[in-house]
Amino acid sequence: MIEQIGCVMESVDQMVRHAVWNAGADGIVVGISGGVDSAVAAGFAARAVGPERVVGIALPSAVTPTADLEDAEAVCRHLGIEFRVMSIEPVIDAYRQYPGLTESRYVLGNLMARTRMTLLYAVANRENRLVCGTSNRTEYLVGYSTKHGDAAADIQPILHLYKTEVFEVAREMGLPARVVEKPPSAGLWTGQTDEKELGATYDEIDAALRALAEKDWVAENKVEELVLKRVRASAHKRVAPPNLLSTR
Ligand SMILES: Nc1ncnc2c1ncn2[C@@H]1O[C@H](COP(=O)(O)OP(=O)(O)OC[C@H]2O[C@@H]([n+]3cccc(C(=O)O)c3)[C@H](O)[C@@H]2O)[C@@H](O)[C@H]1O
Ligand SMILES: Nc1ncnc2c1ncn2[C@@H]1O[C@H](COP(=O)(O)OP(=O)(O)OP(=O)(O)O)[C@@H](O)[C@H]1O
Ligand SMILES: [Mg+2]
Repeated sequence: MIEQIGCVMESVDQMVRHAVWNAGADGIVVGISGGVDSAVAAGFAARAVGPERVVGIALPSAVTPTADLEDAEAVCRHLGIEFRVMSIEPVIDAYRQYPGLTESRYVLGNLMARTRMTLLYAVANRENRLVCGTSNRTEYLVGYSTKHGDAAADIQPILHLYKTEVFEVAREMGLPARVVEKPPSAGLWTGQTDEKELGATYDEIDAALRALAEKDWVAENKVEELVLKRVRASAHKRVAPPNLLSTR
């Protein structure tokens, strides 16, 4: 796996460097949650353009555990990138002024993801940076992300990696043990975990995605059925919005 990962890193480096150079950007900004995806994505970004050109921003909400904030700082320290904190609470508070808008944790959670996106883009605008995405292949395929929220970015250094591979790369990078070992969570409400919400473990989901890709997306067991349902339902997140221009 080491050689294989080394090989992937080479091409990720080139892709990231090319994107930054092509955009005439001075650097990269990435939301650092204290989770493994943002840690690995930031690691690739730092490796590609140098840690001094990358800034990691923690964007805590009222439900963000203190431990996650500490882990976010530890990730930035480990990678040698600048660490900043920008609370999203003042913005979320403003949304609370709209009657009923923030009552559902589902709606509120997606608002949080989109609020983080707008702040990262504001920093990118101000400092001539590109926004680094943190989506992996698994969440991209099953649509486990907020459309125009955490899914929105200028570069996607880990989009080719299944979640189980992200963990392997995280260990290769020597990222803090707490970051690699914690259960993946979108952190949009207290107690949320990816595997609970998705209804299967990442080991099961990745095995199902690999199997489905090999047999032309025909499901043969319960997990494959569940995964295929999510892949189908989220197709709109992976294509341009329905329009007449692309059909003419
Ligand atoms: N067929 C279709 N064609 C075109 N557009 C369609 C559509 N169906 C829905 N839409 C649009 O998409 C919207 C629904 O998509 P979206 O707003 O994304 O919402 P949705 O996919 O329903 O929810 C997002 C999911 O991702 C999870 N998440 C979010 C953020 C971060 C993470 C993480 O892992 O960190 C996970 C979150 O917990 C939740 O399960 C609809 O309101 C509608 O506007
Ligand atoms: N509190 C936060 N501060 C900064 N960025 C955040 C925060 N919460 C979410 N994000 C951004 O949204 C992205 C999507 O969250 P997601 O949970 O999928 O990734 P992760 O937290 O890096 O890893 P994991 O999936 O293992 O929890 C994060 O990678 C990060 O860029
Ligand atoms: Mg997370």
